[in-house]
Amino acid sequence: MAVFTPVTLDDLSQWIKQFPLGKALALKGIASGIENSNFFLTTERGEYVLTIFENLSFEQLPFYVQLMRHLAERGIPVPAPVANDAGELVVALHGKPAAIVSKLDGSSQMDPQPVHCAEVGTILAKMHLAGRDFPLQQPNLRGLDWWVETVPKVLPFLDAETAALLQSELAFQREFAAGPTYAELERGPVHADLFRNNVMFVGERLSGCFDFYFAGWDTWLFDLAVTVNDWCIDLDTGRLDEARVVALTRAYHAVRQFTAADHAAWLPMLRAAALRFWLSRLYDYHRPREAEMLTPHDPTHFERVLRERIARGAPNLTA
Ligand SMILES: Nc1ncnc2c1ncn2[C@@H]1O[C@H](COP(=O)(O)OP(=O)(O)O)[C@@H](O)[C@H]1O
Ligand SMILES: N[C@@H](CCOP(=O)(O)O)C(=O)O
Repeated sequence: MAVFTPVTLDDLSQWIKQFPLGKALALKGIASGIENSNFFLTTERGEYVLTIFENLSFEQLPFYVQLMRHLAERGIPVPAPVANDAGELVVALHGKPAAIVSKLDGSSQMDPQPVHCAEVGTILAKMHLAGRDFPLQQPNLRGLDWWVETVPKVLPFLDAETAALLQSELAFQREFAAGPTYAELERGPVHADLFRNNVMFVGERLSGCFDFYFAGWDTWLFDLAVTVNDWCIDLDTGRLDEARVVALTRAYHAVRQFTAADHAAWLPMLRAAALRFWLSRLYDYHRPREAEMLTPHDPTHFERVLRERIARGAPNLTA
């Protein structure tokens, strides 16, 4: 992540006392990511990640941190939030909400092979099932309502042909979301941003997934589509790689079987997932926020992905 809110070790010397972590020994801003301010934090008790939330409010945050705790308690390898002496998981730092979570082992696999995709498919399905009894509800804040609100804000920056594509895809998604197939899809708390850079591997074994701050209540299939659109494509063309799609979706299906509605909605959801990230990248690109170390993501990548899905479709869910 970029650093929007700078923090020094000095700033932490008093603040850290409310956590059972001893003294803060080292703090290092993390350059990757685009949403929050993140730091690797070394304390007398070990290695952690400190996040200052730039957009999410104190009211919205319990959903994310409680979801991480819920999943961790059910054996899903996700960062565990650390509570302060009052039992709070989110506390103010420089006037903004902040949390400390455990640091995961491993590193990102940015050149995934079918074996890695299978690991991701398995963990995603397990996460969906483990979320079934999660008691809190919060919508996906980057879902259809946000698309409807945001498309007009980016249209002035686009040429006529690109603007027409954005508008027609939004119209297609609104119609699909109002129909019977979409209504039948199973739903629950989903990660909604399980990209390569949000999963850790030690060798070929998945050691954890993180960055739950786009999570929300949505269809499980949308979450799968977001994941496939990143893990199973050629990054230059946006084209799906069948071997990786099959590995990921088969592994998912082995844990949570696809329904008839899933099969029918697969291509529309791949398109929805492409639209979601095209739009957020357009918005971030044309309306950037002030930040140190911020590298905006390229919106044209997901425009290509969307054009690919429309033109070429996708392999069936379980080939
Ligand atoms: N719990 C964690 N354990 C290990 N590394 C982490 C953890 N959380 C974040 N990171 C590191 O910080 C980077 C940025 O975090 P991320 O959550 O993607 O930022 P953002 O909130 O901006 O999306 C990640 O790419 C990863 O290297
Ligand atoms: N994955 C999204 C945006 C969020 O970035 P992250 O670094 O927080 O995962 C994208 O690629 O646009």
